[in-house]
Amino acid sequence: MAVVFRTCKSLSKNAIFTRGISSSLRLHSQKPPTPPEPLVNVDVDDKSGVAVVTLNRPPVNSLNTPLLSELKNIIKGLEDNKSRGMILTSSSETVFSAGLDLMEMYNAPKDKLSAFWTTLQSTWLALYRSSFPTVAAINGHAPAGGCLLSLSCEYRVMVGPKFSIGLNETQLGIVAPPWFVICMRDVLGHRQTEMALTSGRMFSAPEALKLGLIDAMVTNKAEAITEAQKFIAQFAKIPPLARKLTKESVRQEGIKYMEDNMIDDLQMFMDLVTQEKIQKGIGLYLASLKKK
Ligand SMILES: CC/C=C\C/C=C\C/C=C\CC/C=C/CC(=O)SCCNC(=O)CCNC(=O)[C@H](O)C(C)(C)COP(=O)(O)OP(=O)(O)OC[C@H]1O[C@@H](n2cnc3c(N)ncnc32)[C@H](O)[C@@H]1OP(=O)(O)O
Repeated sequence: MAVVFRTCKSLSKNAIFTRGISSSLRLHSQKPPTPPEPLVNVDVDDKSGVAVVTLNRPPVNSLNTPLLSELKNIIKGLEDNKSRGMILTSSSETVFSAGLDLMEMYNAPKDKLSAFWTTLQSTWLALYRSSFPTVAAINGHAPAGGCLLSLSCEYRVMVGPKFSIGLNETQLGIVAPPWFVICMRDVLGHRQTEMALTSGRMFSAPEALKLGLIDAMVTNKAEAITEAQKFIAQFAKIPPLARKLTKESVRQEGIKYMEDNMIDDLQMFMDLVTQEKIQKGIGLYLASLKKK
């Protein structure tokens, strides 16, 4: 595996000022600080051209603006490099992604809230309409936004049986936006989507497999990656342009919805999430998570 590009910026300072006993400022040279870990890692297999993209924001890969931005840049980089496929997974052993970072939506200034949502919209669109085959190797829990990322891929392999997946927004008192609904309907059909979304139900991996929310269940991450590679290998002989145009055609409802409604969708989000009642609910939910 070769690392093609990293999205972290290395720190350039290699010296710090410290205050001594006499309070004078002195310069001490020291080793360059270790650059921060990237929020998303990408490794491309030289032979197959398939990228493993790993969410890396401990403890639960909650999706904040910087992580979403990095993910979007990586997807764009893969597009530019005519990638043969992408496997999305997590560096955590128990959580694929806890969904949207609730801290981004709690008591946030309007400009930050708006930047967060527009970054989510554009990252989702980049993933959903990507020209290359995409597989989610779901190696942990995948609630809400974690489920959305999985549904936006073409194939889902999940480690089971103990992890769960679903769009649980209604349980939090929030509403899954129409493009979340389209993603689930693409996979489950109208009836099952209505049942799952109105109840905000989370499904265990075996339940998800039975329902068709995931395509395969395996027992560990390595197996998930192998299954994902097998899925992508099927397309080796399919002309990429025909594949890309077909995918766009099949997914045109979601693509068109986002292209035509970005501003209205942002407005709906802002109107809903800034309501006092919703803010109170998010606050209580966050407190309950921290109390666990
Ligand atoms: C018609 C209407 C039209 C349009 C509507 C328009 C707009 C709609 C408006 C809004 C829609 C917004 C959509 C939101 C989708 C989302 O993704 S919301 C996020 C939902 N996520 C969850 O419910 C998951 C919550 N987390 C968990 O269940 C567990 O953490 C999990 C099972 C993932 C892992 O469990 P465990 O390993 O035990 O970890 P902890 O629970 O102990 O968590 C560790 C720390 O992480 C913090 N944390 C967890 N999840 C989040 C999160 N999503 N955001 C921020 N922080 C999170 C947790 O508090 C712990 O923090 P601590 O270490 O204690 O400080």
